[in-house]
Amino acid sequence: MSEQSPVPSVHPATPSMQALKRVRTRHFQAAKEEGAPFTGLTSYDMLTAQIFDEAGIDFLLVGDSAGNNVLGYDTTLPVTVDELIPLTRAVARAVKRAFVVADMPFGSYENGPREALHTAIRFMKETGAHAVKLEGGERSADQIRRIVDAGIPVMAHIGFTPQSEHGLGGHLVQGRGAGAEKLLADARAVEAAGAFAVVLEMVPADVAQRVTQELRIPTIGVGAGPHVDGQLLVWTDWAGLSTGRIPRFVKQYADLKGVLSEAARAYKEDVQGGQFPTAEQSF
Ligand SMILES: Nc1nc(=O)c2c([nH]1)NC[C@@H]1CN(c3ccc(C(=O)N[C@@H](CCC(=O)O)C(=O)O)cc3)CN21
Ligand SMILES: CC(C)C(=O)C(=O)O
Ligand SMILES: [Mg+2]
Repeated sequence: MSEQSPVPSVHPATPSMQALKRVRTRHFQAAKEEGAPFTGLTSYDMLTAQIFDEAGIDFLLVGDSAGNNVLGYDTTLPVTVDELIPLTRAVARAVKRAFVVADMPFGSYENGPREALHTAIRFMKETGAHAVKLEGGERSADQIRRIVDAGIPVMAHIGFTPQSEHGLGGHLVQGRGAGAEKLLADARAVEAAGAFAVVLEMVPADVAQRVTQELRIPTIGVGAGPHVDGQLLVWTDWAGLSTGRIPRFVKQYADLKGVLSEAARAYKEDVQGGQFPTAEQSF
């Protein structure tokens, strides 16, 4: 970690988020204003959280994508608050610098602002996360406002929202053609409701650019092209560990599936062939 300025000012300038001891909501805003893109990954456990934090990833989302990537469901729909809380706690405990966001699962906020605040308070009280995230633009604005009023930062999520995959008719790009106006209305609604940032998932690059220019708060792209303020990817997609269909917007930075499967085969061969354990691994 780089040295902090010896003379802290009242409104610390953030020439680079990298120099920060701890990332906070105002630093996302500052990064947007400076045109310095920030980076996020999902994380569901202590080991990856520690690795990503030390590598300087700015924020970690404990996504309900844990449903697919940890719990073995086909969608995020069955995921519960009780399932996400221990994972979120593990991630929050592991980080020193990264900002940790708890994803509110399907069925934990749609009933209204009261239910949404109840869920958000559970995550903040029981996990050590720094913010919550929920899906939906105009339809979730009242929920966002209530949570923000309680002093809890909210990351919004519009465009393709996986919890409404069936309502949207599949994993489809959102905001194409006439849909661009709806996307902009959703973006304006979450900003007005007090969200500190908004995730744009599977949105055409030109539409994401327009949203990014119009909004004061930072935009975070997941399959939204380069003209956004920050990027986010599901870590198992990014590291080549996911077993399902990998979306076209993902760039795979490692082949962990290959590495682990080769290691497993080598281990089995060694055991069968008497090459493990040897005297060196014995007492
Ligand atoms: N960020 C993210 N959101 C998801 O919903 C998601 C992931 N990642 N990764 C794991 C799975 C796999 N999912 C997906 C999502 C989209 C496509 C996909 O290929 N979509 C088309 C878009 C078609 C269109 O509307 O034009 C594509 O070409 O990317 C595949 C798998 C859903 N899951
Ligand atoms: C894909 C991101 C935005 C998400 O909501 C998740 O991983 O659950
Ligand atoms: Mg999610």
